[in-house]
Amino acid sequence: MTGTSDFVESVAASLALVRQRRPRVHCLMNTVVQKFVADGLAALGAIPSMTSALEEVEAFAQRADALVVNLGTLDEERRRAIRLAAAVARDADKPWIVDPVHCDYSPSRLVFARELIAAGPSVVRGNASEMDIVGNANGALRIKTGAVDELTLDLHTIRVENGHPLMAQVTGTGCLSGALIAAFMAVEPDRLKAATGALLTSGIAAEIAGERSSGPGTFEALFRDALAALRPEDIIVNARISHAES
Ligand SMILES: Nc1ncnc2c1ncn2[C@@H]1O[C@H](COP(=O)(O)OP(=O)(O)O)[C@@H](O)[C@H]1O
Ligand SMILES: Cc1ncsc1CCOP(=O)(O)O
Ligand SMILES: [Mg+2]
Repeated sequence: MTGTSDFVESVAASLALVRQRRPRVHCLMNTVVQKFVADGLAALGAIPSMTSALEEVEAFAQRADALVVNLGTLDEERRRAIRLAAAVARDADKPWIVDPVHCDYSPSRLVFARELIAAGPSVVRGNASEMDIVGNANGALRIKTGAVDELTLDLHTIRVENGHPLMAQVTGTGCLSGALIAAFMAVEPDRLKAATGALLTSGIAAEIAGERSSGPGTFEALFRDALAALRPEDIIVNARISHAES
């Protein structure tokens, strides 16, 4: 990796690429946050699709530029849809991300998360409890989000400090971060750079929204506005990241 400021500049350029190329992101998303995630992707400039219908999911995954697999509100039919879409992404070498939502609550969900990770996703993203239990990332970029996001790939660890505490009071900010990472991976082949770009975009937009809002309700709307308005130069000026090599 080159110096941090060169890295941030190139990450900021990936935001411009998302806006220009408008990647299609197929989301196998829990039923609680589907609208929040679709709206967040649209605000960024990406094009979301959301179906989990067994007869359609392969065609949608085939036509998408990236896939996000989120394990919330999991049932047998959703598992089958996820297996079908993940196989398409893997066979077509498309970027895909696994978000092992609440795998720390349910042994069977944990087994399924590990099955998917064994299939070789580009990224695994979860909160601290999920990432601490899920185990080996099988070569995927490991992302543990929280007050500080920690991204680990091979010997590199990047910490993204941007964000706002109100994010933890809006259901779906973690789910949306996975979808934004997928959108950035669709335009930036270096997944560490892509994921850093997505988390900086979301964290800086949240800081702007947090300053203007009076609580979680107004924050949610202002966060979407800030995502839509964020410019690459806002990333360059406001990024707070560090890099360590072990
Ligand atoms: N206290 C906090 N301060 C700043 N950002 C936060 C805080 N808590 C969570 N975030 C951000 O909110 C998003 C969701 O993170 P997290 O709460 O870890 O995921 P989940 O919603 O899956 O539990 C991430 O983008 C993370 O950076
Ligand atoms: C993302 C999210 N956050 C709070 S509930 C929810 C949906 C998760 O579904 P499940 O309760 O099946 O884990
Ligand atoms: Mg949370």
